[in-house]
Amino acid sequence: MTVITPGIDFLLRGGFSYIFPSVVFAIVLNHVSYSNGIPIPTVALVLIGLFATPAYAFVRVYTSEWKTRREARRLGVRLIPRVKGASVGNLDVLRKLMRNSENGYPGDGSASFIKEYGPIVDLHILWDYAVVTVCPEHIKAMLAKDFNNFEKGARLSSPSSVLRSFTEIEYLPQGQDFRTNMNSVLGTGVFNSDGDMWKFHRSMTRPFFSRDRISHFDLFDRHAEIVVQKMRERSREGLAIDFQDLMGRFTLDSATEFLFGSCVYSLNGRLPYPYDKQLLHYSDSHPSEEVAEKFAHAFLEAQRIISSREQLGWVWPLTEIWGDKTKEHMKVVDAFIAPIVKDAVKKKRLADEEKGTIGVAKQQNDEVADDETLLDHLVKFTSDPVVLRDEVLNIMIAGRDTTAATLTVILYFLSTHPAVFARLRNEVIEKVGTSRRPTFENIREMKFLRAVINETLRLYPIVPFNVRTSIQPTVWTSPDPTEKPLYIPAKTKLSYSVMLMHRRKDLWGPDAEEFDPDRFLDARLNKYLIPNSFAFLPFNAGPRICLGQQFAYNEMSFMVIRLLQAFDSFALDEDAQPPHTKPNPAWKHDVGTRKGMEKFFPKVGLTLYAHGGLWIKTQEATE
Ligand code: HEM
Repeated sequence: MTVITPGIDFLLRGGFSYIFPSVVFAIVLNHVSYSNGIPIPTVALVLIGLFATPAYAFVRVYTSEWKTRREARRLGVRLIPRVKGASVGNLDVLRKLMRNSENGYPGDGSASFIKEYGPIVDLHILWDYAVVTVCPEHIKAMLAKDFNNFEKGARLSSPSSVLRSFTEIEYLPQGQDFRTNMNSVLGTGVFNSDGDMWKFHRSMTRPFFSRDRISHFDLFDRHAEIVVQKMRERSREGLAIDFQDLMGRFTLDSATEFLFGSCVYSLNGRLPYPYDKQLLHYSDSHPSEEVAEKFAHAFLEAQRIISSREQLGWVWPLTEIWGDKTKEHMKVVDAFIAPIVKDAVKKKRLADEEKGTIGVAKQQNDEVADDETLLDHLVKFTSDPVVLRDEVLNIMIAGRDTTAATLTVILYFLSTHPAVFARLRNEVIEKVGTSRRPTFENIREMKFLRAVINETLRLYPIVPFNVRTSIQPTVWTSPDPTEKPLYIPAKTKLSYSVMLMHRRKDLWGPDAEEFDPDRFLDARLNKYLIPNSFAFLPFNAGPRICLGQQFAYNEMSFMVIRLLQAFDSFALDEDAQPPHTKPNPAWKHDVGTRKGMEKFFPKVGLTLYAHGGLWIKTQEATE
């Protein structure tokens, strides 16, 4: 059993990375001085040792910068425009970004530099590249055209090349990357791997998502019915409901059922009340579902912790000096999943025995029966319990919050745009009626519904910021065709924001900040999106495009249809919102921007969410 916590590991490695070059330098100097008969005083040796590491780092940064400039000159290209901050190492830029991520409107930090320097900018924090781009052509290069030259995992969150040089060369706190932040929860799966490991996971999982399945509609229907019932109950009490919390439960129950066939029934727990009423959580759920309830709670907590690790960046281990905060929660998660995985493996073995295929090498089997869960599908490829557990958890993380948050923002827009609500409700009633269960064909035919979902994903793509790291040096086209192309050095961290790109007026028109689903239906579609499809990327693109895209459209469409059949109005209840989670009143001064219009506080953890929830009041339909 290991007793090294993430924090102690970080300190040991960090300390070692600082001390190692100093000690080596001091020993060599001491040896040389003695062999030449010129002894160096101990104080001088200590001082030299102390400054050896920063001096070494400085030389490394300086030479690497010099090489980069020389290479760019040789290729006849230029460096990415670099922010000139007011303080050393651009610490003021870092402070601005951190302040904004704590309390600001998402993206404002980078947006201010993009406005000043152009759609690709190097924030250059602590002498290290910190590139942000909002150019479709650059995002296309990373995700599709030059896919093999960019990876996800080597996400160096250390903002400093001083530290980075040691992380790579002295193989020290190498772990402060995306994978490490996630590892204690996700292990290794499709969402959290690169290279051959990613290919293995992707090819094993993809067939499961390759077609629409009736069984998924059965389960959406069961859970959607409980959602509607809970909303009716709350409406009859005359109180608001936190729609975000409700959708988190809806997607958790649906996901656990279709992933491993064992629903956690989080919708059966008691729902939170507005902030000035008593807040109750999960307390009076089905006693028979106790293990499942604990799982749901532990899983949400573990997710919350890895999301705060992402927010804290490379220093997160310092908040876990005394222990890995996810450990206890993951014990509960594993206690729930392990027997389910064991059962699935056993079921498969018995079936193989019956068919006489036991011991026959596992083969790629792309056939997926209609009622198969993801786990049933995966055991055809492997019986390794760790691979199986990691993969289902990866899909759960990738698929649950994203869909719940998008549904939340859809409802926000429907609550604040009555004309859109009325038109969408007409479409629902016309195509499906007031009570019938929607079919795949209905959903395919409902063009306005698809436009509402896409417009929501345009303004609030649930993964608003993402990152890749270059493997080899490369050259990107300049956003300004009159200027030279741009040089991208190897191992450069490249952030991209689809959210900021989705709001660019030159790509979407002068009304880019307005919520207007018609832009996906009228002449603007041909003018803006069709000629430039990489300008809209809520699900990413290329070989790593979201595996659950179709599933998500189906699940969200189904839920929205059921809601619009049951209710004929939604309204935000601003009084129910915890006061500290209301949008900052100063935002209103940004007239004509999304930020200035917003009546909820969007925040970004692993994915985007409504700070403090989305509290709405509903009115039951009378038809
Ligand atoms: C509105 C809903 C959703 C949105 C906006 C969304 C968005 C995304 C995005 C942007 C990525 C790329 C992440 C990256 O490479 O850095 C992604 C990947 C992924 N998504 Fe989704 N997603 C949604 C729903 C789902 C659902 C419902 C599932 C499964 C049930 C799912 C499964 C996955 C998986 C497995 C990946 C990893 C693919 C890979 O790396 O090869 N997603 N999603």
